[in-house]
Amino acid sequence: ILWRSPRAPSSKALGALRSALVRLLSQPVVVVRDRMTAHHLLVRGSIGGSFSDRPTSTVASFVVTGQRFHNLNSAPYGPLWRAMRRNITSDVLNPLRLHRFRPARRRALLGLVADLSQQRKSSPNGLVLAAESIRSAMFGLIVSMCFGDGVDEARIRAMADAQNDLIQVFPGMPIFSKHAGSISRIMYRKRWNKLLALRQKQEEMYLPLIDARRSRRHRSASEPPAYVDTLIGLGVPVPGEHSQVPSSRRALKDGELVGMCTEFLGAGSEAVAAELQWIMAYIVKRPDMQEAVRREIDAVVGADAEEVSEEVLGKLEYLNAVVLEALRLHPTVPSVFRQVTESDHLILDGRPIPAGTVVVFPPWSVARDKTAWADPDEFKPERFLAGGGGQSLSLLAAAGSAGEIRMMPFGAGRRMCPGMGVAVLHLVYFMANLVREFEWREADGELAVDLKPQVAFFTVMGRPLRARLVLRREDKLGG
Ligand code: HEM
Repeated sequence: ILWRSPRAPSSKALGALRSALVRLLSQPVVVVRDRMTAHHLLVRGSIGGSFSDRPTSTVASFVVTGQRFHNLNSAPYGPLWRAMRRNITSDVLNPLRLHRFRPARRRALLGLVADLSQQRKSSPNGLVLAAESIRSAMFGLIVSMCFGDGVDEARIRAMADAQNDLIQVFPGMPIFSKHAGSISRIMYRKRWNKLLALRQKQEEMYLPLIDARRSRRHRSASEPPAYVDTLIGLGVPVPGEHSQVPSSRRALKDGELVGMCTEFLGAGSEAVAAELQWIMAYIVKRPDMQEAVRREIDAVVGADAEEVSEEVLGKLEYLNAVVLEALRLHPTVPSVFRQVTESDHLILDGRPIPAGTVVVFPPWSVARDKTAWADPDEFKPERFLAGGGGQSLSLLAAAGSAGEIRMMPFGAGRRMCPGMGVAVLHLVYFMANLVREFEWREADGELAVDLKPQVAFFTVMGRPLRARLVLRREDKLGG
């Protein structure tokens, strides 16, 4: 489907001027719903290139700095992106090193269970607003991974609020893109000032934390490195004077560090928190499934064990299948984007697609393809068990490494989400322990679980998750 994205002006007085601006900003867009084409483009690339560029970013850090400071998401495919990507995947998100953050995960779990228990006790029928508790637990955990342990509660809350404010203003960001920079800043002065204020607030919160890490002399051997430590030590390539071939390396500037930490906190917490809510929503809606998950846990975890430890998570086949099925049916990132470059020479359905065209791949449409799944609209974890159709399908294989794409909640190809491993670990670990600690029952009427999605920056539950909880293990984690 090829069209130009229209955005109607919202005020009569500025209508004409806005329309001109919108025309200037609008780019041709192609939506690819066919999974074979998606595989071809995302994994194998286009005829002429790697097809790994994204459209010009509208993330705050990039926009506010006049497009000087990139993060991973905004960086064009090339040496800078490669250096940033290698840094994050070789250390802090390296699946073989994730065990170093085990104490942080455990602390986050204890905090979450205590919070839910407290809410349960203070409500007459055990009702909790799980959505908010899950979000703040996931945010606190990712802060530890980013800045190390010891960031105080009040600051974490302030950082979470600022992150939330940024997500709220995000939809209005495209008007400040490269082509319309200064004129849109005048026309939308209030919005621009709000953005500047938010960015300044973030700098005020993050820079002291970054400086504190920078000035530390020693790190004890048992302490995991924080993401920001790896960024402080990172040398990124400086493009050569006459070509893009790097001639030397430089350290990241403070503003770049702030932008990259913001990206890590946002990407690492919101999408995971939203997905965990979808998973727990099905746990509430389907008591049979909840019981099956619990039986499986009880079979491998002793009654006296304090928690479902990370060592046993791999044995919980049904529980893992529930997580995969939630990722398939409710991918929390609504769209994967690429932009055609001059060198891509992209041809679709026999037609050449001009450079600059934005290509959108909606993960939900690939995952509901009847040629990939039986009953694609049904929530059926069994499909991921032996003999169930998606049998022994790893997420990587499902996203194209096996020669086709069957689901792509984490995207696909070179720009695929580098946080997939840690995200799945967080989902499985928290879900297992929440099911073991509490019985999750549905609330009544307006407070019941509603599986209708709300598509915004992330695809979240339209009605935030609430449930009635019954404590299963008095005096244990949530006692
Ligand atoms: C359930 C949780 C998550 C989902 C559904 C998700 C989904 C995605 C998707 C769809 C993309 C775009 C991929 C593409 O263009 O092909 C992406 C990119 C990215 N994600 Fe995630 N993500 C999750 C968790 C995380 C976590 C935990 C982190 C880090 C701590 C993270 C960091 C990133 C980064 C840095 C990128 C940009 C990568 C690049 O451009 O090279 N994500 N994610």
